[in-house]
Amino acid sequence: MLQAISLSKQYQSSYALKELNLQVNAGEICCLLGQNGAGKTTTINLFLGFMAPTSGKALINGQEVVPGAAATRKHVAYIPEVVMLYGHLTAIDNLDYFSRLAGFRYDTIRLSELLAQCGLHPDKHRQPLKGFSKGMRQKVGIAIALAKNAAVILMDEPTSGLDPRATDEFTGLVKELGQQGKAILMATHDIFNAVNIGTHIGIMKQGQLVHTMQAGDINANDLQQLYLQTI
Ligand SMILES: Nc1ncnc2c1ncn2[C@@H]1O[C@H](COP(=O)(O)OP(=O)(O)OP(=O)(O)O)[C@@H](O)[C@H]1O
Repeated sequence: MLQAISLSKQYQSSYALKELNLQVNAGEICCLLGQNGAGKTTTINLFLGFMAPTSGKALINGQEVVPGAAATRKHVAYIPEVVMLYGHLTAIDNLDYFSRLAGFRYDTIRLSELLAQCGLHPDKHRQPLKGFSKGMRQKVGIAIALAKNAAVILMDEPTSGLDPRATDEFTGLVKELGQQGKAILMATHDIFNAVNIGTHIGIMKQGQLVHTMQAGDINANDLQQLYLQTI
């Protein structure tokens, strides 16, 4: 579970994030929408412990996130816009390397199973990543999140630049992760995807969360109208 309590981040006189109160429970997928500079990445970075808040708290499974401390990081998997992997290593070797970094060791059969579960064709498992498309890299990124067995998954614009088919495959995987009980927070600019994938949706503006709703309560057209009226 992921919780922000009056979470704020201030730079000089301006707030990147102001008094954020948010909770994402196990099995929930919360999609954060908002213009460039609205505070989405700041929110994610605070949960990752990449920076310290000016005030308030970011909690993961009830534990406060402290930058540099490993206590909460082990419960978190992060899928950025571009998953950073080693291009000269194969998909299996990348997965093995990052799983070991997180303290997990799997045999080759299990690593291959995890990649297949994330939709990566077996022909690709032993190929170096430098020849992979963005969608294929995202699949390896999700496999790493699965291997780490993290309770919380943070994603920052993970579908930007993916074609519709790759986006659809990615969406299916993320929904499955939600059904498995992960708590997922995703920053996105894709309104249609937010309605499709999210259980909850938030709209941010100038560092504040100004609307929250259950995804089932709104369709993509109405959400787009609300978004345009808000920003
Ligand atoms: N190191 C920094 N120093 C000063 N201001 C910063 C710094 N980092 C971020 N900001 C400001 O904080 C605000 C929120 O930025 P953030 O990256 O969280 O927005 P975002 O919603 O993720 O935007 P995008 O959709 O473009 O990724 C912006 O106004 C940004 O300029």
